[in-house]
Amino acid sequence: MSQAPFAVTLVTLFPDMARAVTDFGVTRRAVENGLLALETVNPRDFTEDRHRTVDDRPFGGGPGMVMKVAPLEKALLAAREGNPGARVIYLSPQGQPLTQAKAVALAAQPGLVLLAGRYEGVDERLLDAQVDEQVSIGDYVLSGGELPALVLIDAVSRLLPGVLGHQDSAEQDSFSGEFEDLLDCPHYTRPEVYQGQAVPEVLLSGNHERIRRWRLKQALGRTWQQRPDLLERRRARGLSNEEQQLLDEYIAEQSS
Ligand SMILES: Nc1nonc1C(=O)N1CCN(Cc2ccccn2)CC1
Repeated sequence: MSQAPFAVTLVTLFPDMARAVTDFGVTRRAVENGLLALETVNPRDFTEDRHRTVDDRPFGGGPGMVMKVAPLEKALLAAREGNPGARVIYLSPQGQPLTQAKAVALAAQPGLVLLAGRYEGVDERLLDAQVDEQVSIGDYVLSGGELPALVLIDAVSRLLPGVLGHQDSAEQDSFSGEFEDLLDCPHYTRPEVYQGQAVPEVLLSGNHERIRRWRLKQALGRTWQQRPDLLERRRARGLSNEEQQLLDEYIAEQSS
C-alpha cells in the first residue's frame, strides 16, 4: 500500500523558485512518484492593500525593510491548514546548523512548513508566535530563505523511503551508514586512463572486500586531511580496529 507523500509547504514571495525541486532530478522523481509533495503559499496573496504590501520600515530605524506580521501570519495559517501537524521552520542565519542528523530528524516529522524570509528578516513577534525552530544552512548571508529551504528539502527528500533507488544509494553517502561522518571516497568511471592518469587498480580488481577497504581508507584519510573536526566526531564514537589500521596506513603513506 503506497504511503501518503511527505508534505512540504514553502511560504515564499517567489513561488517559482520551488521548481528547482519539483522539476529536476531525484526530487522531481519523488514528486512524480507521490513520495514528496511541495506546495507554495505566497504572503503577497494575503495582503489587503492596493499595493499588496508585505514589508515595512523597521522600528528604531536602520537600513532595509522588515516583513510584516499580518500577511505572513495569514500565509502561515493557510500553510498549516494544508499541512496539519507539520513542523514550522524559519530559515535564518540565526538558526541551528542543518546537518545530516537534523535532516534525518526532519524526515521523521509529519510534514514541514518552511518560511523563507526576505529583506532584513521577519517581525520577531511572528517568529515567536508561529515558528517551531530556526535552521541555518551556513554562516554566510544570502538574499533570502528560499535557497536554504530548497537545500533542506533536497537533503530531507533523499532520506524518504523509496526516493533513492539502489543505484544512487544514500547508504554510501558520506554522512550515512559505514561512511557516517566521513567525507566521500574518490569516484571513477570510464575511460580507465584519462590524460595519462589510470584508475586505481583495486577498483578494477572485482575483489569487493579489497574495494570496500580501499574506499573506507580513502574516506578516513580524506576526512583526516580536510575535516579533522568530523574525524574527531567519528573517533568519539570509537574507530574500529580496521578503521584505525586503515587510517594509520593512510597517514604513513602521506608522510613517506
Ligand atoms: N545562511 C542562511 N541559512 O538560512 N538562511 C540563511 C540566510 O542567509 N538568509 C538570508 C536572510 N534572510 C532574511 C533574514 C535576515 C536577517 C535575519 C533573519 N532573516 C533569511 C535567510
